[in-house]
Amino acid sequence: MSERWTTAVLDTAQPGGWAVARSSQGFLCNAQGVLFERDWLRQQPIDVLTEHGIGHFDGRPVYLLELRSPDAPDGCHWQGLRQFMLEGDFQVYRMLGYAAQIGTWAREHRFCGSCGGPTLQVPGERAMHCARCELRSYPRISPSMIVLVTRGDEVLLARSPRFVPGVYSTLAGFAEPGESAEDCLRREVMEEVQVSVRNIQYIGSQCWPFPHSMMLGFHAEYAAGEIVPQLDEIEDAQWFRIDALPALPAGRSIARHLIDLYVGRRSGLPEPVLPG
Ligand SMILES: NC(=O)C1=CN([C@@H]2O[C@H](COP(=O)(O)OP(=O)(O)OC[C@H]3O[C@@H](n4cnc5c(N)ncnc54)[C@H](O)[C@@H]3O)[C@@H](O)[C@H]2O)C=CC1
Ligand SMILES: [Mg+2]
Ligand SMILES: [Zn+2]
Repeated sequence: MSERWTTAVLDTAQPGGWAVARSSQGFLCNAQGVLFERDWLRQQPIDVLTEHGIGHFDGRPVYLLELRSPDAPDGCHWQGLRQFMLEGDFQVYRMLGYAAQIGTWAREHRFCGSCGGPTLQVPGERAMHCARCELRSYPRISPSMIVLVTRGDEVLLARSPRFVPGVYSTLAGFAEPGESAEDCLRREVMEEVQVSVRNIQYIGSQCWPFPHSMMLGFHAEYAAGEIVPQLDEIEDAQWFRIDALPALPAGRSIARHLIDLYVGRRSGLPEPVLPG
């Protein structure tokens, strides 16, 4: 099956194609959706900070217009990336997730981090270049570890104060310089709940464009320790039996996949497939 969405570095000097527009309020939408005729959109009263050619949707070029202000043309409104993750066409979400990461990176790399000079797009490559000191800056990706800790028919789930009320999820955290994914996993589990784990098994990965995480997903078995939730970070953490689970994260998240996969395996149900 051919992919509906593929990334590419396109020349913004070329006319035509589709455009998606992003502001601090999310992506511009109208009744037809999120893809606009680019030549039309560029004539609207919108304030473009930067433009990048990002790929092809159904074979047609797509450009990102990263806007300075969230003034929307008549008949248009804004929709946040999370809403696209939660519902609707997954290929559209993939495209917008990529657009969001490129937009965030382009916005944050208009000036060189080394010498402070202005940067320009490198033709044919996803990079910003400083003519003054030759530094190249590439899109930022933050490796993050996520793990379902299990103990027979029980799973360890926790709540951050930032979660929707009632929802419990797997433990997660950003990798630090100098650690492997497994080191990070052991450190995060120890920091967040003071439990040690064994038999770490890699399950799969997922791009998580909020704003630029690459989630590395694992299962791990409980080894030792009583749950002690980390102050401020973890509001509550508990062992839940797989037949008495709380409200869980969104269906398309790797957190949910790790839980559904374990429950499926323990219960002899068909194994779910990680959306990706
Ligand atoms: N797709 C999924 O199913 C899930 C994704 N996530 C994502 O995993 C990532 C990590 O999870 P958290 O528990 O929030 O991380 P965490 O446990 O490391 O704590 C977050 C803290 O890390 C620091 N931080 C922020 N950005 C960082 C970076 N790029 N590198 C190093 N430290 C940074 C900040 O102090 C922040 O308050 C987040 O992006 C989160 O959205 C988390 C759970 C589920
Ligand atoms: Mg965490
Ligand atoms: Zn420079």
